[in-house]
Amino acid sequence: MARMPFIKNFADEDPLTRAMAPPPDESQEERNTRLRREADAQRISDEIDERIGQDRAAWRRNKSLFKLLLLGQSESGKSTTLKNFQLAFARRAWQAERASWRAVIQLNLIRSVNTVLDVFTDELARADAAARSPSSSPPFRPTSVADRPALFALAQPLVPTDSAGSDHNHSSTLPRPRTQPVRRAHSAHVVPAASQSKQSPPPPLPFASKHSLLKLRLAPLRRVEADLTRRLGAASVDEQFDAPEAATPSEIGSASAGDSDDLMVATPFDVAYARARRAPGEPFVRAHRSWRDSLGEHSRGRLGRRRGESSDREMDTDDATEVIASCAEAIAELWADEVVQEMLRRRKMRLDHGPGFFLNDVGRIATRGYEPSDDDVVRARLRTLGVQEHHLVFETETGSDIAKEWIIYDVGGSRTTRAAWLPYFDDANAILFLAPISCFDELLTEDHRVNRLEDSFVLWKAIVSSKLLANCILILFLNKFDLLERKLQSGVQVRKYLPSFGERENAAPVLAKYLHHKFREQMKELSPKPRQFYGYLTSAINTRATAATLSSVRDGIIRQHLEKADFV
Ligand SMILES: Nc1nc2c(ncn2[C@@H]2O[C@H](COP(=O)(O)OP(=O)(O)OP(=O)(O)O)[C@@H](O)[C@H]2O)c(=O)[nH]1
Ligand SMILES: [Mg+2]
Repeated sequence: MARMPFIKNFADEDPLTRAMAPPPDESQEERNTRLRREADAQRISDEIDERIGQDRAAWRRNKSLFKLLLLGQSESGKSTTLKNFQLAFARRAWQAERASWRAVIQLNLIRSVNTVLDVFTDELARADAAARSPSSSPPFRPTSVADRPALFALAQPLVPTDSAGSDHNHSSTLPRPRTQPVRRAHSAHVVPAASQSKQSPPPPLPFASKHSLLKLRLAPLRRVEADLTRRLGAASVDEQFDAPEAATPSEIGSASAGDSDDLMVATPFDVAYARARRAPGEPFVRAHRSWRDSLGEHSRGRLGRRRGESSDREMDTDDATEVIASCAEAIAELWADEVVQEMLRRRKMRLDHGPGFFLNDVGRIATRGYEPSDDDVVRARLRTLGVQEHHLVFETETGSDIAKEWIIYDVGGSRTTRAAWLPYFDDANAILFLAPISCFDELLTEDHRVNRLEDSFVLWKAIVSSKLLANCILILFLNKFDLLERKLQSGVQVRKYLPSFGERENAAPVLAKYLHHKFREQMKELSPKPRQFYGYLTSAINTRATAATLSSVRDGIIRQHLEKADFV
């Protein structure tokens, strides 16, 4: 092996050079290895530099991109509006994502089936007990039903006060002022049988053996529900009031876990509130893992497991589809059954008014080759955890630079996740606020003491009065107009829940106009600077109408943004 000559020069005096110099007796082979190692190290270092450069460029680009924040309480329709944005302006990206919604829609469908089965089981138990001891029918205890995620919690009507029927004392307040006694919510979407009527009880429901058989045929869906829930993660489980989920630090920014009571305020993103609670230097987490990550991780976990390793093996997506498809007929029979429908009517359960309702589409969805349609994805329900950042690259040319790419932030709207909103206020250019107007008679899922309309209104007031958002363009969507129409047509009286509505006609357009006026007045009164009011009446599941609204919203935003830029 030839030895390289070792040449000593004055650089040998420098300790750094000495430390980095090759060994004096380095062989040719050792030299080659060293040079290869150094080249590898250089390549890695260059890659890191390039990545840092790209990150910096992305950060600079993001900083100059237009940022839209979707705000509003949980189930107000923020994610649905985001889907409408993607559907209207970024169809290719939308189509690429559509298939991943299949598991969510399947879970939504199965939840409805299992909810019906829970009520059914409860009814059978009651009928059994009544048959054994006809004189003392047991009190209604919908334990298993109450444990299920709520579709919506119903508020008790307000007891009319002296001012009921007159609007005079309620010019700026919407539902119940906070000082009024707390109204009890009924569990989930169920009205206790005992409270439904003071008249003689209706005849018992004529259940037959075919109903018990149906229950048996549908039993495998329990496991599918548990498995899909596990696979989709926390986003697929609604918060419960009775056992509020302790928010984790990654979900709610700086707030610590276990402080859920403290977080049960409408506006924990308030600057003063956040400052008081936030330890110096403690960072907010700016984004939460998406449910798609857990879906991917889960399948990786499954693939990593050895075949037959556990008898309690989790189902894969195809197993779940197979079970659902094999239950399709039984699901359709259950939903079409007259007795079951009467049972739901007696319990005042309006499953079809709740989110993620797919029982009318069983024939299409409970099949082996099911592919979600655009409408299915828009109607699917999965709650947002934390704050999700979405890049919307407009596929249609609009002629304006700011309308090429936007960042849209979709936030979790429940009270326990609102603390995470604040860091996004700094550089938001526009806020689209969603207020569902069909929910004047409902209570928050996460806090059954609070009327949903009241919560929306309190949130709106905090947003419009925020100094941090004083330069932000504000747009209001009075959403779920379709549900409002259906609700009022079914006979629900607005003034029972909203005395300030007075003797106005009990019609959806009248209530919409009334609320539009209230929201606008609050903005005029509370905005730190005068700003224009943009209020729209929307039904976000109507994609065609929403696309038209979003086009005009986008044009309005661009115009206002450019005007502001000119002004500055
Ligand atoms: N009928 C009807 N349903 C709607 C409308 N807007 C949204 N929904 C449904 O309501 C459910 C909840 O909507 P989301 O968009 O998930 O609500 P969100 O505001 O993102 O809720 P969080 O993520 O919990 O904050 C979904 O199943 C939607 O399909 C509407 O205008 N009409
Ligand atoms: Mg959402």
